[in-house]
Formats: sequence, C-alpha cells, structure tokens
Amino acid sequence: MDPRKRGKEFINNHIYGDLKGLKPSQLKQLQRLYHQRLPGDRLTTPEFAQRLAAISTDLGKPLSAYLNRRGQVIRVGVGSPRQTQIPPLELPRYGASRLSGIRCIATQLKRNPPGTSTLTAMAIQRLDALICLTLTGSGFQRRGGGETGYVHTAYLAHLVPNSKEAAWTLSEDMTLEAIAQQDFLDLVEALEGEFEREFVGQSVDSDGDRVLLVGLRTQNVSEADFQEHLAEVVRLVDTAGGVVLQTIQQGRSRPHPQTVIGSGKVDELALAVQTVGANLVVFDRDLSPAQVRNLEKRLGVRVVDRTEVILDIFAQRAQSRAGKLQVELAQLEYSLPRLTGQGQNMSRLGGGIGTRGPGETQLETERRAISQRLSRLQREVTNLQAHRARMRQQRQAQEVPSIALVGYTNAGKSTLLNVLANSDIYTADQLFATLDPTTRRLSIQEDVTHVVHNLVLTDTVGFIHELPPALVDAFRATLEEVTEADALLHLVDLSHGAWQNQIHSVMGILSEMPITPGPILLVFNKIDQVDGDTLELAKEEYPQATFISATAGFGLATLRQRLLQLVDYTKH
Ligand SMILES: Nc1nc2c(ncn2[C@@H]2O[C@H](COP(=O)(O)OP(=O)(O)OP(=O)(O)O)[C@@H](O)[C@H]2O)c(=O)[nH]1
Ligand SMILES: [Mg+2]
Repeated sequence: MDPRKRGKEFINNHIYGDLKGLKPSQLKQLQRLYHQRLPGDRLTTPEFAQRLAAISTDLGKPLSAYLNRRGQVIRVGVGSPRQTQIPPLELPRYGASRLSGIRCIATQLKRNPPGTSTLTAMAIQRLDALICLTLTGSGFQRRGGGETGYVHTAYLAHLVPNSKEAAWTLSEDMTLEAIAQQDFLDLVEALEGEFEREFVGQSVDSDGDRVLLVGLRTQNVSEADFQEHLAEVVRLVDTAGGVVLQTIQQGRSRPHPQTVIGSGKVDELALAVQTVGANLVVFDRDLSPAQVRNLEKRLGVRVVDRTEVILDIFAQRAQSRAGKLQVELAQLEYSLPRLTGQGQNMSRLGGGIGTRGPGETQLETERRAISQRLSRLQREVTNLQAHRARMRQQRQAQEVPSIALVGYTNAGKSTLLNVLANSDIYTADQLFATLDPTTRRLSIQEDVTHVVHNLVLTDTVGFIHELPPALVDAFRATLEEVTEADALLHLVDLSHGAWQNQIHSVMGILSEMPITPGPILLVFNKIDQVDGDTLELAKEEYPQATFISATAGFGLATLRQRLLQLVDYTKH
C-alpha cells in the first residue's frame, strides 16, 4: 500500500535506488530522514540540506529526497532524481493544469548545474520544484548538533507553463541560505495559477480523449507509406472521438520487445504526456499484453493499440443487433488472450504445481465467464450466418444475380448504392460508417435491347490496411456476403493519396478469404476531386476500370451497363 495514504500511523522506511554496498548504519541514517519534518512554507531548511549532503558525502553517492507540501519526507532514494523517480502510476493525477505537490531535494557529486536527464525527471513527475545541492567533499558536526559545511552551492529548478514543449527554468548557483529563505508556497501558488490560465487557453473539447500518437517506422517501410499510415491512425482516433495532440515517431530496425520504442523514447513520451496533458497513448501497431503493461507503468496513462481504436469505433457504430453481437465478439476475442498476458500458458490450467492460488483462480473464473460468453456469441453469429445464407438462397432461387460492393473504408460504397438504388443508407466522411450489410434491388435497362434486368447490390463493411484478425473472424457472417456474391464491385477512392496502397490492401484481404470471389469490376470513385495527372495514371495502369463520381453523377450510365455485362458474364 502507498505509505503516503496511510498518514501518521505508518512510517515508511523503505530506501529506494541502488543500495549495493550500504552498511547497516548508513541505511539507518537514511531511514532517519523519514522522521524529519520541514516547515510547510520553506523549500528546504539549511539543516535538512546539510544532513542530506553529509550522508551523501559519506556514501560517495548522490541522494534524492522527496517531500510533500506538508513538509513530510515521502521518499528517500540513493541515486539521481532520474534513478529514484516516482513511477507515474504512484503520482497523484491532477492533470496538466497542476503540479504533483511533491518536490525533490537532491545531491550530486559533480559541481556543474543539473543536466537534462535530471530536469527531464522533474518534468515527467511534474515536481513542484527541484533543488540540486553540490558538495564540498567535507564538513563537520556542529556543537549544538547538526551538520554544516557539506553543501557547496545549490540550484533551484521548476517547470514553467508552455503548452508546446517541456519548459523549465534553472537558477544560477545560489547559496543554500538564499534558497532556504525562499517562500515555497508563494512559488507554487503563482506557478499553478499560470498553469491554470495556460491550460484553459489551450484546452480542447474536454469530453474526448486527449491522445498522444506513437508511430514506429521499421526498416522496410518507406517514409511516404509511414506518414500515410500515421495519418490514417489520426483519422481513426478522430472517428473514435479523440484528439491527437502530438505525434511521436521513432525509426528502429524492429520493435523493442518490452516497450516497442526505445527506453529514451519512452522518457520523451512520458514527458510529452505531462506537457500536453494527454490521458491516452495510442500506438500505430498491435501491442503485446506485456508491452501494454510496461508502457502503462512508465507513462502513468492508458495505452492502447490500433486494433483497440478500430474496435472502439465499431462498438460506437454498431446499430443492429447483429452488428453489436459481432463487435462484442471481436472485443472478447481480442481481450481473452490479454487477460493475463499468459495466452500461451493457458494449457497450465489443467492443474498441478504453479496453477493454484487465489489470483489464478480469480483469473480462471473470469476467463471461463468470458469463454462461455464467447461461445454463446459465436453460436449466435453462426445462426446469423445461417439466416443470411437462407436469404441468399432465396435470391438465387429467384435467379437474381448478386453483386457485393467492396472497398477501402470511406471509398463511397454506401453513397454509390444510394445513388444507384435510390435509397438512403447512412453515409459519412468517417471511417467505418457502415457496419451492417444492406442489400438493395436494382433494375437496369439494357442500352441496345431495352430489356430490363434485375440484380441485387450489397453494401459491406469497409476494409482497412492490416484488418485486425479478431474483426475478420467476428464479421465473417457479413463478409460471407462478399464470398457468396456472383460478382464484386471494388470501389476505390481515387482522390485519396494512398489509393494504390488501398487497392493492394483490399485485394490482399480478398485473396485471404476462404472462397474465391467471382469476377471483380474495378471502379474508381470521386473523380470530381481528382486532377488530370492522377486520372491519366489510373487509366494507364487499369485500362479495364470504370471511372465515376457517385456524388457528381459522372459515369453512372456507363457503370450500369458494366454491371449488366458483369452479371451476364457470371450467368454463362
Ligand atoms: N467528392 C466526392 N465525395 C464522395 C463521392 N462519393 C462519396 N463521397 C463522400 O465520401 C464520404 C464517404 O462515403 P461513404 O459512402 O460513407 O463511404 P463508404 O465506402 O460507405 O465508407 P464506410 O462505410 O465507412 O466504409 C462521404 O462523405 C461521401 O459524401 C464522390 O464521388 N465525390
Ligand atoms: Mg458505408
């Protein structure tokens, strides 16, 4: 339990940091620091500073002491502020408009001003202030008790409001007496007033998540693709209702096994979390349960991956009973192996050594409950699948050919279906506007013969690059519409910068489907938003394709005839 919360009845005497080679008497001296109480309105007293410096000189090691605003010592560590810092999860959470209410008094062996790593540690913890003491190397015990002469000079540092980057001020070297005379409460009150004003000025819509996005660029990815990919995650976050305040990028040959990004980068991230007041960190890739745990421990805020953002959008979008069912299934499938981070060790549940104990039982119960719900949902999805199959059979019995509309999310699939079938399915400039497949009947008159043909067109859930496997599985009932259709219309948003990548993503996902779809008609949409060069390029690369604008109505007559040809082709 957190000793600070226990009040007076519990005296913490744990010494943090590197205790190697410490004699019992030295440990005692350190522990006694917890009995010291400073006046609430002083940064430090000369006595406390000298005592810390004396022990530090004796140990030949730097020391850090942390105090709360009541002047109580709440943490003593051997090492620099960087080495002894309080884990973010143990810090009080006041948000970006306030300081943590904790200050640090540290000694250092070198006589130069505190370096960046020390100041960064201050910023990550949002310390009220940091006092760095340099040492003379000797000193003595005064006759009346208490040490003196150990402190050479002192530096005072604290944060200053700046919404863009971590900012602090660092004093010139001062005498210990000068620092001890400073009114501490005046200082923090003035500072917090400024933080408050700054924060109110910059605060965005307070309901949504305030997000820091982290992108890792591995070797085989081009800079342009990487930026496209990041931009897409920004849109996903936005669609889910969050705001990306800042993006942090790193290039690495491969992800760090524990933290995805390197350790120094995690510090930078922790600092940015504090500076911009983020409450959520989103990674541009999937994370292992252990990585999430490690990162949350060091950042002090929730960490989610790209799949979770997509699942969240789906959860918000799901309207129909079937849609909700499939989303819940996907979420459970995603979270089950993450429950303990021991997905691979599940076989140990059979019993035996190492499987018992209250923790494990609790988890097992939870897991069993989830498993049961999972199989129920899976049964329901299977029923759904059977129901859809019957509907399809009916259509096939009536010999109405079916075409499924597929494509990258936001390509304009629902808009096109609306124009062609004169319907009003929900469309929006959002990712994953459609979750439920909607089928509409079209009647098209053949140009030459004037014969009217019927066919059905089904709108489907949009695809995305690296579609999370949990989603593919949960939406198999929906996606079966695709695999069972007589033909596919693959719609592409030609006005999107990454249209070529999007074509490849969609073709990739289609090729992984169990049943090979029939013929595919490639249709480029949004040509009203496209410049001549892009149009030329696409026509050159895909001479068989059809070019339309669903909203401006370009090319629709041609498209209707192409649909008839497509269906004719499937009949014979
Ligand atoms: N400029 C332009 N915008 C279009 C055109 N067709 C569709 N849009 C817009 O593109 C956005 C996405 O359209 P939707 O029909 O919702 O796209 P979708 O493919 O169904 O997307 P999801 O259901 O999210 O996968 C909407 O804002 C449409 O108004 C077009 O031809 N030109
Ligand atoms: Mg749609």
